[in-house]
Amino acid sequence: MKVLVTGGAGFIGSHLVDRLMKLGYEVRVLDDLSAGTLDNIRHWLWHERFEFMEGDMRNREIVEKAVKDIEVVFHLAANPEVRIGSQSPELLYETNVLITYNLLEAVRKSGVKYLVFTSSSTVYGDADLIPTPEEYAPLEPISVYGGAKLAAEALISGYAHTFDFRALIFRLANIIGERSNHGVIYDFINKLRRNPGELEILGDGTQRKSYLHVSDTVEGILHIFEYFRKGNRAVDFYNLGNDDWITVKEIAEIVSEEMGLKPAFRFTGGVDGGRGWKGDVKFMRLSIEKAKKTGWKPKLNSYEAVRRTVRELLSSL
Ligand SMILES: O=c1ccn([C@@H]2O[C@H](COP(=O)(O)OP(=O)(O)O[C@H]3O[C@H](CO)[C@H](O)[C@H](O)[C@H]3O)[C@@H](O)[C@H]2O)c(=O)[nH]1
Repeated sequence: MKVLVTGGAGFIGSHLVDRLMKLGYEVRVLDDLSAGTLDNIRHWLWHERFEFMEGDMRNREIVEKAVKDIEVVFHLAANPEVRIGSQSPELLYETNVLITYNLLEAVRKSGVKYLVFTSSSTVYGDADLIPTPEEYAPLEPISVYGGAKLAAEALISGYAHTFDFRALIFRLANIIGERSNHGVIYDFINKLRRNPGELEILGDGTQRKSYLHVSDTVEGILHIFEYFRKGNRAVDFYNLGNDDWITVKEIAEIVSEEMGLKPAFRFTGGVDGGRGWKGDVKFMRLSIEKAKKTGWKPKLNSYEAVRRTVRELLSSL
């Protein structure tokens, strides 16, 4: 079976590629190398079952070429940054919504049977029900990023019901681990390397979220995909996260401890009641009961995933 992984040179994508290759699939990766790097997939480049296509999914022709002869598409290509600043709304729209539309147009004209999409917990916005289940409503994202993910989900659902393919949508908590090159742990390590005496923490440090290690994430995606294939739903949604959660201040403590440092913490105070930035969801923990009913469960809790990630990132420096 031939599968396409968009964003397969990226953080989560490359770990998914590792697993798919080990399972014996024929794997094609489409990546523009904007956030991902060839280093993440270098070990597969000359493998006979592996094919790399460098290309920007805003270009329809490239996407059409990429889905040729493909049975399953894992759509992970995305701009992962929630923080507006370096990312303009237009860029977020193009790299999350437009590329998904281009993919769907290519998929409906091809023989693709399954589309697996990595959406995000940010579609729930400031949910007043925690842990938040998949059926939580109304979905009211508070960031442009979350809005773009929700728009992509909606397009996928509409296309899958209209055209002849099935779609599986994952709403991911904060995914961390080796090869991640953005996010709170990565930022803290870099800030401490620049200044071991003081650590700037965005917001008030009480932001509390659920973190899932990338190894548990990839296992969840593939396990639930097999479960979904045996069923008959055209579209289904699964949260992937952890049963526990951890504050940004606790993450700062673990990073400092693992680096053997005792920095002074300087909180910026943040915006809108201690958020790191406008649109930062302050409290996020997803209900993972639906995923667990399929037989999957995380091996590492949020604290263990954070500690493991710090060690992995430090050893790769
Ligand atoms: O230098 C920093 C960086 C982050 N934070 C804080 O740490 C928390 C986590 O921030 P990250 O940047 O690690 O992650 P986000 O919650 O913004 O987003 C991540 O998780 C989301 C899903 O939950 C998305 O899918 C997204 O792509 C992914 O990056 C935030 O509350 C933020 O305010 C800091 O205090 N200092």
